[in-house]
Amino acid sequence: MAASFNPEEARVPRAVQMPTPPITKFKIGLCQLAVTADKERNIALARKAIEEAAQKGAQLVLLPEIWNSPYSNDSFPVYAEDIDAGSDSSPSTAMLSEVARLLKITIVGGSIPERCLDKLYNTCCVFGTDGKLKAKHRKIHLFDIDIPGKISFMESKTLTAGETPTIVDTEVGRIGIGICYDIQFQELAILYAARGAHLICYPGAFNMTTGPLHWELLQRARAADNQLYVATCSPARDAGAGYVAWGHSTLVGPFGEILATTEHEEATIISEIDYSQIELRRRVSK
Ligand SMILES: NC(=O)CC(=O)C(=O)O
Repeated sequence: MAASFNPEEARVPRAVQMPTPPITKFKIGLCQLAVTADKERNIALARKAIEEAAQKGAQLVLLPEIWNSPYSNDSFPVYAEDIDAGSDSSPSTAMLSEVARLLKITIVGGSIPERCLDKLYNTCCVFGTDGKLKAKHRKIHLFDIDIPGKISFMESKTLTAGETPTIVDTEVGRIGIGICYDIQFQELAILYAARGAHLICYPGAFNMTTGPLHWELLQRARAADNQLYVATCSPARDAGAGYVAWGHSTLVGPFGEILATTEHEEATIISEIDYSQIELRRRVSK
């Protein structure tokens, strides 16, 4: 006999205890940057984009995955910085820290290749309004893909996987961090929601094969499943690069709705986050 299914018994309450955010409404800036082989130029460009976003009212700025270096296994060891060894060893994060402090904004600093002892990681740093490093997330799920005739890329050739989820209390709420392929793993987003995240930020560089299929789908799924905000930020597309990024940085609301997005060129999106929408969505769908 088939087991009977009682949806009431199976129902798991989705609304979890969420801390009261320090701010309800604010603007986020997503800086879709044109990344080149010139690291100094990449840093200068990122700084300019952050400053412009702040000028337009952004209190939180998100950068792309691997914004200071080309996205390639040859480049990761060359562009990698020792983040823990201080500002002289990490010009990219020194810039982020300084600009966060001067502009009094929170920065989720995309990701850069990080060198730590004999290992390399794909790492996102979060800076508070005082310029202090609040959190460091090392990409947990490395991106190894081989679709014959389409795309082959093996991050695990050079990078080591991070081991821990990262959730951080900031001046603009509780934020969970994932990097690109981390978005494919719903359990990470569920964990962040269970720990009271208001927003999950995913710096990411999807590609011309998976981008059109999965980029928007996954962001909307993570947001709608967990009834929270999801923000993504990609490098701008460079058709001549070894790895061609999809672009389309996006902000998704807790109903799975796209609040702001862009095409593939260099651009900064400014959009409003309103955390009262989370409570509203959770109330109506309980
Ligand atoms: N680049 C990534 O980490 C992920 C990606 O492009 C994909 O999942 O597709």
